Amino acid sequence: PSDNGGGGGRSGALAPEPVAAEEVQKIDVNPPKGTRDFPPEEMRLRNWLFRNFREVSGLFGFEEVDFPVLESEALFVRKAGEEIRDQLYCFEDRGNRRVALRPELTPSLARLVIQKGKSLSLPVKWFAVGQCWRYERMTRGRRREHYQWNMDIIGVPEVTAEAELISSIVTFFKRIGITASDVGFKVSSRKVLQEVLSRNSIREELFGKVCIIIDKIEKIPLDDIKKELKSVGVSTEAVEQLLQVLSIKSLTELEEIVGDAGESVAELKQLFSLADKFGYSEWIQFDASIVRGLAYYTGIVFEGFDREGKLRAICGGGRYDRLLSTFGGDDIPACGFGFGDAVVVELLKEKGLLPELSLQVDNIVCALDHDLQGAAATVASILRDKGQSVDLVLENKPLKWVFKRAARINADRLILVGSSEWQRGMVGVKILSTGEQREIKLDELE
Ligand SMILES: Nc1ccc(Br)nc1
Repeated sequence: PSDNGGGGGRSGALAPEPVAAEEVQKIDVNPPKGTRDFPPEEMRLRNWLFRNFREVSGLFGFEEVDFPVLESEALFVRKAGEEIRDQLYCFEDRGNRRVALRPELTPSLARLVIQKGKSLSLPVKWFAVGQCWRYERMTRGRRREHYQWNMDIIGVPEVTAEAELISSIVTFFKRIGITASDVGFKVSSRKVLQEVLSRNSIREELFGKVCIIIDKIEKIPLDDIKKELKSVGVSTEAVEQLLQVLSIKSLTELEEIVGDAGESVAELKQLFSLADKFGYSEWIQFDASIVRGLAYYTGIVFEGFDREGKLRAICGGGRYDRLLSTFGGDDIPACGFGFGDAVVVELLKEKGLLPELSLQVDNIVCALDHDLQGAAATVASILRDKGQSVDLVLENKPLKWVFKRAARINADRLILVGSSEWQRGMVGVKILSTGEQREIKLDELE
């Protein structure tokens, strides 16, 4: 048939009907704003990072859990003025339900613990690695998703739980080559603030709000902090006392100011003593200004920081003894941390510690002519059944192309399936690192 005039460019053969122009809808091949693709190289780094998250969690006897990325909005509706609330990625679904892409994992974990109720034997030690979301005006050009590693201990009121969690993060850092000279943990307790508020007879329910305002102390002018504190009902006197305790530089000084009446000093002392026993004293320091930006923390709080001060907090966590009861669950003590997948990669880049990760296969298998493609498939299956990875050449390609691909995928061996060898039940094997080449019987291939 003659060229069907469809402009298909392939005259002679029966050219397929050209796609009508209106059917082609050129899409944006980039991911949505604030989100990332993970092409192979980035995915290898992510898998390496997550493998270390999981292996450390396993070293500490934690079990992995997961939850839907989509949760009821109610799980995150806290009225303490948190940024995480202001940036909630929430919407109404087709069933008119208010839902949200989770901004953090802790509320989901608390929900599952309550759901499981009495069937759980405490303490519960769970970890999760999950994608978390925020909806932020892109004016700041920041990401809208990241992956968080969380470890949580539910049912242990003792500071041993916080000490164990910090130990797990130190273990993780050491595994990826980060040392105490690169990173430290600032540790404090919200009970210090709580003691100041109760001494000034400020209502308990203001506690979360006050902490969220104070958490902004490095980000907005001090006068605005004072104004916001007063606007929620904190007296001038109490504001001054709060700001004073935030500037305390040591546990000794803290004890002098708050006395050992409150349990905050005792708990912090115990944490530092346990840190010594765990062997990570050089990693942690008391810093009264650490508050963290989540309303539900009630006690010890901590955050990992880079000692060069170039990066945002690497991770953070603390005790949240009231969260489960605010969800209608029993009054069960809990503590945990979140560790994002982005800042730690910036840190590794800074320190020249990014791991060399490349695709690697044991074998590339190639038929030397088209009618041996089936034989090549048989060889590939034999090797794969023995646990050997195989890149099977799926088309008739010149050897030059095969060698180029073998180098690109870092194949250890090239298995050539040729007609004469195949007749004799043999295949050609070339060790690509040495160039050594020999024939091997099919049933001796391993
Ligand atoms: N909470 C949250 C979620 C997503 C990103 Br990116 N950062 C923080």
